[in-house]
Amino acid sequence: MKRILVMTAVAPERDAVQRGLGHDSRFEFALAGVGIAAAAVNGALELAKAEYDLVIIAGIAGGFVGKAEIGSLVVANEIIAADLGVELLDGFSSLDELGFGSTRVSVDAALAERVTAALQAAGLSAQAGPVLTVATATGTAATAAALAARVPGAAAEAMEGFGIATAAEQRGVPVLEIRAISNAIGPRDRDAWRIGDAFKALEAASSVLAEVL
Ligand SMILES: O=C(O)c1cccc(C(=O)CC[C@H]2O[C@@H](n3cnc4c(=O)[nH]cnc43)[C@H](O)[C@@H]2O)c1
Repeated sequence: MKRILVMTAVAPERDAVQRGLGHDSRFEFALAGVGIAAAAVNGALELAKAEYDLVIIAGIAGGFVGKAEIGSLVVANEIIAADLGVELLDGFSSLDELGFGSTRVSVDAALAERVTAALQAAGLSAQAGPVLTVATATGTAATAAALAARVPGAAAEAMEGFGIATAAEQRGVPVLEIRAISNAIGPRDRDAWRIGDAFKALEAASSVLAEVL
């Protein structure tokens, strides 16, 4: 039997996933905390406790306008630390470009496509696409545009994926990141966040996951 670790930043995200999965002993849960540093540390600690076959990073996220609408789902086909680098007078250089390491963790493309197809077949609004990990949630149109230009096709941003995925990669454990969109990425408008809708989408997606994995 497979052993699957599900990591969410906070408890309400975990609860939404648990409601969707129901009682399925293949899945174990751990909190990552909010942000890339907490996520990396907690991911490494959890992965050291047992041999897992898969890590699922799940939670809410911002969606790039025109790419991922509020209430929809994004399955990462790549996990990218989009602000890990240096700011230049005329742009940005990533750690990769500087020769200091990697800002990308690959996911199993076939798995991401299979999960996306299953979500769509269940009638959910879902797509595969790059999911960015940022240290600072975007709050301006200028930053949203800069990130979209830096990572063509970027669908969503959140704050934990790359941390957990790096820990998983170092242990040779595959990752899946599934995000439910709670808000549009851009000028900060807290009143426009639809966290309840995103939790409902996350729960619905999780009920499909139990069948497809
Ligand atoms: O500003 C607030 O009032 C506020 C209230 C609740 C949550 C937040 C967050 O910033 C949550 C961050 C949390 O959720 C993920 N997330 C959701 N949307 C975004 C986004 O647009 N950009 C980055 N991260 C986002 C993230 O993974 C964190 O775990 C604020």
